[in-house]
Formats: sequence, C-alpha cells, structure tokens
Amino acid sequence: MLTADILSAPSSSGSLKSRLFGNKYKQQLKSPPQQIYALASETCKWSAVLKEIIDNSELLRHERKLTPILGLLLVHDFLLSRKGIALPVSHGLRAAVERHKARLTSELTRARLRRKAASIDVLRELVTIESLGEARLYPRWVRVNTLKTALQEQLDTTFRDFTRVSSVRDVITGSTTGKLLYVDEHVPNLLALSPTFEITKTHAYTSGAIILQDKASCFPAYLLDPRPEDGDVIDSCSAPGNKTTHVAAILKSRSPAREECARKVYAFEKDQHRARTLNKMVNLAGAQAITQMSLGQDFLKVNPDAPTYKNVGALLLDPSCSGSGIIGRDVMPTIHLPEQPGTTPATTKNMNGKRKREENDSQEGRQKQILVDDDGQELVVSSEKEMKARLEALSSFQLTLLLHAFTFPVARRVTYSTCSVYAEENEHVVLKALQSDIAVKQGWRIMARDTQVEGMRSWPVRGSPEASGGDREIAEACIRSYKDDGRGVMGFFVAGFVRDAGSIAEQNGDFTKSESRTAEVKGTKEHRIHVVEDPAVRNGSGARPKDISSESNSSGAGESDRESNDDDEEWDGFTD
Ligand SMILES: C[S@@+](CC[C@H](N)C(=O)[O-])C[C@H]1O[C@@H](n2cnc3c(N)ncnc32)[C@H](O)[C@@H]1O
Repeated sequence: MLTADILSAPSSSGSLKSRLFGNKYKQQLKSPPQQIYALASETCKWSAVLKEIIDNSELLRHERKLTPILGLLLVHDFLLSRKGIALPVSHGLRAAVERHKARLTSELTRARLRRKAASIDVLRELVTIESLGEARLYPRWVRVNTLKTALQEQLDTTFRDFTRVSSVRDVITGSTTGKLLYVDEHVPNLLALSPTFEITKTHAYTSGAIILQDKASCFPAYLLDPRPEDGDVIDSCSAPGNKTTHVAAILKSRSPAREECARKVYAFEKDQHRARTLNKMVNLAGAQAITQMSLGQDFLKVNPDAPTYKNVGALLLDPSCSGSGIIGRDVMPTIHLPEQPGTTPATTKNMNGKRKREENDSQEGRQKQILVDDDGQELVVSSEKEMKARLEALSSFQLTLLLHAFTFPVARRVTYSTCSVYAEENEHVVLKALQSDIAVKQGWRIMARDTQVEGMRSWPVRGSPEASGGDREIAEACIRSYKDDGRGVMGFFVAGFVRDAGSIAEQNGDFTKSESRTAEVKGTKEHRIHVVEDPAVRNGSGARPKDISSESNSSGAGESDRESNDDDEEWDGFTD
C-alpha cells in the first residue's frame, strides 16, 4: 500500500525515482525499490486504459474500500501482471478485485478493441509508445562500455536482430517494431536505438556492458580526449558516473594492450547520497581499478597541490545546472485516476515535472518555470527576476568550479559542460573564465574547433556568436545541442580549454619548456612543483582554492537545479 502513498505524494516530493530511492520512504519499503518503481511506473503507463476499465466496470462504486490509486494498482496486477495480485488469497483487497473478474476482463477486451489492437501484445506496444511522451521523438542512446565489451560484440549479440539504418532520423521516424539501430557518426561506441525497445531487460544492460547515456552527454569525455601524455584525469562532479565511466573507458582504451591501465580517474562527488550511486555505477561498469572515488568530497576543497594530483593533466567539469536541456524521458507519466463515487469527476494528475516546464499562472498573468535539481526536487521560479537571480547564482558557482580546475599545476586540458540551454550558464561562463586572472596568468585559452577531436570538430551545432560577445572563434569552439532540432539529443553545452607546455612550465617556475608532454607530466618536473611553498604565488593570481570555495558558498547555488536526470534519465542502473 506504500506504493499507493508514494504515487499520491505531492509533486514537490520529487520524481518517482527520487521518492523511492531517497530517504523518506526507504525504511518503510518491504520490497526492493526497483520492484516498486517498476510497479508504480507500469501502473502510470497503463492508467488511461485502467481508468476506462475501472470506471466502466463501476468497480469503485461496488468496492468502497478501494481508493482510485489502489484500484489502479490492484487492477493492473490482476489483469496485466503475470503473477497477479501480490496479496494473500484471503486478503480483503485482493478479493474486492477478483470477485469482479468477468466484468474487468471483458472491459479490458473492449478497451483493446477501441484502440484497434489485435492482441494484448499490440496493446502493450501502443501503451508503451504513448507513455514515452516527448521521449518517443528521441532514440534511446546507448554507449557501449568498452571496459567490458566491444561494439562489434554487442552488434553480434544484444543487437543481432536489429535492422541497421543510415541516420538517427530513421530510428525516430521508423516503424514502431522497436528494433532499429544506428551507429553514431560522431561519438565512437555509441548507438541510437528505437525508443520503445526495452533495453533495461537485456543482460548487456544489467551487467554494465552497455550504458544508457544521451549522445550529448558523451561529448565531454570524448572532447577531453585524454591522451597518455595528459596523465591522470579528474572528474570533479561525478555522480551518477556516466562521464566518469566514459573517461575511464577512454583511458583504458589508450593503455598498452594486456597491461593494467596505469593512469587514474579521480572522481569527486559532494553529495553523499548521489555518491552511493556513483560507487555502484563505477563498479557495475568495471571502472573500479581505474577510478579513485572521493565520495562526499567537495571538489572546491581539493588541494590542487596535493601530491596525489601531481600528474593530473586533464579535468572534466560537469557541474550542477538548471537542467533546462533535459528531455523528459523519465518524467513521471501522467496518472489517470478512476472516478471515485461521491466526489467531483475524475482528475488527471501530472505526477511531477522532472525537467523545466512552463505553467501559465493565470492569476498573475505570467509564466511559472519549474527547475529541477540533481535529485529531482522542484524549484518553482515564478518571475523573470527570480529566474535571473537563480541563473546568476548557478553561473557564479559554475565559474568558481571552473577556475578551481584551472589551478591544477600540470593541467593542460579542461572541459566544461552543462545540460542547460541558457547562455548565462554556458558561453557567459566561458567568457568570464577566459577573462579571469587565473586563465590569463596561467595561459588558459579556448580549445579551438580545428584542434578538437574529429567527431566534435564535425558536430555542426556550435555556440552562439551573440552570447560569445561577438567572438566567432569562441562561438565556433563551443559545442551545443538543442533538444528540438531533430538530431535526437538533449539540450547540452560543452567547451574545452587548453594551455600549452610553455605556460605550464612558466607557471611552475620551469623555463626549460620541454617539448615532451609525457616528461612534463610524468617526469621529474613535478618534484620541482611540489617544493613550491605558496600556491597563491605559484598561481600568480592571489586566488587560493579556499578563497574560491567560500565564494561559492555565498553564491547560494552550491546545490543545483539539474536532474539526477543525469542519473535517472541517462543511467537507470538499478531501477528496473
Ligand atoms: C550534473 S551532475 C553530474 C553528472 C555526471 N557528470 C554524469 O555524467 O553522470 C552534477 C553533480 O555534481 C555534484 N556537485 C555539485 N557541486 C559539487 C562540488 N563542489 N564538488 C563535487 N561535486 C559537486 C552534484 O551533487 C551532482 O551530483
């Protein structure tokens, strides 16, 4: 019955996933949250059909102890679950449904025929497509996890009966049989699948051989392109771990065959709860040998001069953001409630707004926007002014993190990304970072388009020249995606920053400017780096990490508006 409570909780209780996997209901759950999630989301998915069946059979009029939500859950199990209602035969609620077997079954047949579905299986497919909502216009992006398998191996096994098509558009507009596949032309080891295919039921998915990850979310690790001479990598904001495991796979693919990968990914995640998800994902993906996790660790409090990070040449920064580019794949579907006798006619309830959405606030004649944080909690922004303040706070926090990344002594590559569409969190942060004292003094510049890894160079959607202050080179260097342009990806932004050997050597008091990147990162020079006593002097900026950290606290944006979606939407690891 707890499932009914969780379903009826107000939308401010967050997404279904955060309700189930969060702390509030945890102690009370008798079954694994994955199981309850599957039951609750299936019930929502079928609720339009079930409402018809329950209303037409007048079940709630005959059985007064059934609430509309209980009615949905029990009738769902009775008619559609292989195991039937999971209650003892003698249980009153089970009996209340089962004694209407004939009526309920014939109403199911009528509902099926009204939808012109020749069989229950066809009806299932129709209901699945319908329930995808906005997401049916997007493929299911699947990253083949090369830590565990290979692209060809997956094409020959998990996807052997799929039809290969020649574009993402074909996947989206193709038949609804659920078996179309496109091998992406930009990001290696990435596939686009028909959205209705139940990928989470495959062994490849449950074993971590494939990972659900939107194409755009694969851009940062791919753009970072950490080569052997770049040494170790930091993922500063890691949970749930899509990009951490991606970058780990890239490191491994570049280590000599049959040798252990000597390089490390240092993964930080400030939030304890999300850190647990990161830990699970890293282990499931087989990235634990390469990844050193600091669970619950605030990246801003990490000392760049600590000996542990002396070989860190590349950093990936994917901080919390407004989440305005997220596609509502895992938005809790609308639940259609049966009519309860004696109350006003039935409601159609939207269970939550997992991503930003707009509602018309008729009283005040203005738009309300709902932003969603990393854990799916909603933040209602009811005026332009509030929105502006929120974006300002977020972008100041994002900039602080980025500048902290710039201070790692031998760092030479940094990527900065958000799943936001707002210039304030994207191009504006890039411009401010480039103009900062730290960037100027340490020689950081934008990673120009023509120096980017091939797939990113050829990706056609670039930054906005206007938002880049009219600087075309910066706009071209920035990579964007928009969720409604037919390319089948979420709204996203990523930019890369680089600095050359000379700047690093100069910054660290070494004017030999060795041409060998490996020698600089792995060689003796670091010993010299670590005898530098005063990081503020070394950075030449006066801005020490702890100053930056306190700046961030005052920004009020340390917590994000961005989805766990990166966890819920892209990686559903333990939810099915
Ligand atoms: C957008 S999510 C990251 C998604 C992740 N990169 C992925 O691809 O799966 C941002 C994460 O950064 C974490 N975070 C925010 N501020 C942080 C900080 N100062 N240090 C470490 N983690 C932080 C949030 O808790 C959240 O889990």
